[in-house]
Amino acid sequence: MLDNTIAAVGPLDESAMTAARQLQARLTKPAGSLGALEELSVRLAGLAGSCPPPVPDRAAVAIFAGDHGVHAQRVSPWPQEVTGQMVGNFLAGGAVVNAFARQAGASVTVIDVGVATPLPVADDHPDGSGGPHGAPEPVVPRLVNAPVRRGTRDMTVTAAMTRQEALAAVEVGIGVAGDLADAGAGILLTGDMGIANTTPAAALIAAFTGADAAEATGRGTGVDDPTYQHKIEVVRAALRRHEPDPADPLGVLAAVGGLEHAALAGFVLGAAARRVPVLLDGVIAVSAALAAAAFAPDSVAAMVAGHRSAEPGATVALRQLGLTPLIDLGLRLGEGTGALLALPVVTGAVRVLHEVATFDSAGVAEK
Ligand SMILES: Cc1cc2ncn([C@H]3O[C@H](COP(=O)(O)O)[C@@H](O)[C@H]3O)c2cc1C
Ligand SMILES: O=C(O)c1cccnc1
Repeated sequence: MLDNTIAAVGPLDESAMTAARQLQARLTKPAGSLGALEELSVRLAGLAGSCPPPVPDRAAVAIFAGDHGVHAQRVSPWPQEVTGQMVGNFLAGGAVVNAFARQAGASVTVIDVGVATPLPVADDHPDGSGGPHGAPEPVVPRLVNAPVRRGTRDMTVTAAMTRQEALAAVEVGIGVAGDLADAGAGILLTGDMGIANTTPAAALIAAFTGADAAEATGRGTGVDDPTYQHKIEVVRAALRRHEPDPADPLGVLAAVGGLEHAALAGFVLGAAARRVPVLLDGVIAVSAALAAAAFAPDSVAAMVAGHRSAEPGATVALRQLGLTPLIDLGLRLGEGTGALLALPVVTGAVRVLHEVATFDSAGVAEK
């Protein structure tokens, strides 16, 4: 499945991109006045192979949840049970990601790829008639049970996963992207939940970019100075132990990744293979995107960076991917929140190609 998906990832369609550039030049606005949105619209035309490309409607956020053996090294101030408890919160519609998904009209799918504790999924799961405060729920949050193992192993002691486990997690992500695309999603958004998951994200970013552990590591949920220094040493120790080879992305994911990182890498590849744009959230998403790019360099063409996470590693990863984030609000939450906030920017970029009049059609004089 992974090999077939990688083989299906192809380059942008140059003729659709040329058509989009020519159309942009005829629209009733000064050339270039929509800044980054213009090049984004051209790229999405190239991805779809048509001009204009379809408006990216029926947005779907997929929140991959997993736990981390490296949590035992005290790299996060939060107890591991919070991962499963937040999955319960996502399904009840009470998390920040749910509020933003309702605002954006996006569906929410939560995928358990390896939560360590039993999920507190309520019997009175909402029926779609309303969110927690009477807000409309466009689609009831859905749970997909696909645990590969109940949390990774501690990467400072041994590989976080076997190659088989990492591959299984990647294939869960590919499958979710395919299912959402089959259900009509015009754009896929990445989400994550996993206490301690900024530590493997930092290790992945260091492994794929060659950045020093200190550059790739951030404070995550907000660790204090001594814990931050310790977290950098934990990332450094894991890299020293495994010496992951960036040319072997499955090996890197297995050694120092997480189940949700591996699944997100597959999700990005699955979107790219289906030529559906994938809107990346924060540091966990971009660390997984580096793995996707290592598997299939052309997959970067399908990626849109939703925002610049406050985590320093996100900027290191975005630079390597050659992606400029759409918004920069100092967010450091994850869940898919930054991607959801950026969604109207992406939709707007495409809507322009569908709806804006040309100088000819509107009878507006040119300069
Ligand atoms: C209540 C709560 C909700 C969250 N939603 C996302 N995260 C984010 O924080 C975690 C990563 O940070 P670290 O590596 O420092 O543990 C991940 O679960 C991520 O999704 C949350 C964290 C907490 C505590
Ligand atoms: O950028 C993110 O996605 C992020 C940052 C801090 C904690 N959790 C997630």
